[in-house]
Amino acid sequence: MTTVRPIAQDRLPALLRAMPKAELHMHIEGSLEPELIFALAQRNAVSLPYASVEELRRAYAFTNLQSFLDIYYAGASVLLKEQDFYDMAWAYLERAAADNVIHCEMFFDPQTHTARGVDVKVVIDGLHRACVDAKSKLGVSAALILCFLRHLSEQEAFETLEQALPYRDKFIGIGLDSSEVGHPPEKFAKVFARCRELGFHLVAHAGEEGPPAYVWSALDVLKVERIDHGVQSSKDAALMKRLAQDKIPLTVCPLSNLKLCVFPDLSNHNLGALLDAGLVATVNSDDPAYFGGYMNENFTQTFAATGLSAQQAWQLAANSFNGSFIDASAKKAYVDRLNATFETFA
Ligand code: HPA
Ligand SMILES: [Zn+2]
Repeated sequence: MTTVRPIAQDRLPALLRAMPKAELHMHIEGSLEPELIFALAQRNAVSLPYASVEELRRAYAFTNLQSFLDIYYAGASVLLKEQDFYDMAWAYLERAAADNVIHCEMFFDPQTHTARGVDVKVVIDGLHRACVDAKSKLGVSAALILCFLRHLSEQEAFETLEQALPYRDKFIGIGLDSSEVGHPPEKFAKVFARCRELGFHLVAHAGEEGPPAYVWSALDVLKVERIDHGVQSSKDAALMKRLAQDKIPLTVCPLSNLKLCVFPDLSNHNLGALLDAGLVATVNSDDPAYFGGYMNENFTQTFAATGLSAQQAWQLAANSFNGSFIDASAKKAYVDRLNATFETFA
C-alpha cells in the first residue's frame, strides 16, 4: 500500500475528480440518458409510454430494485440497430473519459434485446466497435461482460450463451443481474460452470438487496472472481473475513444504493466499514443515467457524506485497477499513473 500524504480537506473533491480510475460495475443500458432514449425512439419509430424527456425523468423515483428495472427495460426498447448500440456506448465512454476513467468493464444484457427480435450480433458488434474506438480516440481501455438475466431460466441463459459464442473474442466475462431476491446464484450453477470451462471471467450481482447467503453461493457455487454490490455482506462476520482473506473485489455503487433505498442516506453507507475491514471495495456508477451521477459524482457525494480520506480515495482507485481483469503489467502502469496524480496534490 502507498501511504498518501495528507491534503487539505477542501482539495479532496478536485483530487477525486482528477485521479485516474477504473469502472468495473456499470450496465451500458443504464447509461441511456432520457434525451438519447427520445432521439433513438424517433430514429427507429418506437413509441414510448412517456410524452417527453421531462415526464420520463420524473418517473425516476424508485423505491427498490424492481421499480427501477421496470423503467430500465422500457428505456432499452428503443435500441434496435448496430449504430444505436454504438451511439449509446460511445456517449458513455466519452462521459467516463471526462471523469478520468481510464479503464472500464461494461455489462450488457443481450436477453433484453434478443427478446425483442434484435440479433445478439447487432448488440455485440455495436458495443465492441465503441470499445475499440475508445482506446484509439479517448485513450480509455474498455471491455464487455455479458450478463444473464436472473429472473429468466437457466435454460434461457444457456441459449443466450450459445447465440453469443460465435463472438466470444468480443467479450471477456459473464455476469448475473436483474431481480435478485428469489433468484439465488445457485439457479445458474450449470451455466456458470460451462462459462468457467470456456475460460470466461466470472462475476455476479449478490448482496445488493439479497442476503449474505447469496454472496456465499456466488463465491462457492458459481465461483465468481468479483461480487457486484455485496454491501449486505457486512451483516455476516464470517463472510467479511472470507472476502478480505481471498481479496474478492466488491464493486460498490453508492448512488445506486441511495436511489434504490438500500441505504436511507449516503451518510449511512457502509463503504468506509468495508474498507476498514480490509475488503477490496471499489466505487462504481451502476446505471448512471438513472441514479443521478457518473463516476465522479459517486466519489464526491460519497466522500462528502461519509468523511472518507485521501488515503481511502487512493485505496479505492488502486482497488479498481487491481480488481480489474487487465494483466499485471497494465495494472502496474495504471497504479503508477494514480501515484503520479497524487504526487501533484501533495
Ligand atoms: O443494480 C442492478 N442490479 C441488478 N440488475 C441490474 N440491472 C441493471 N442494474 C442493475
Ligand atoms: Zn448493477
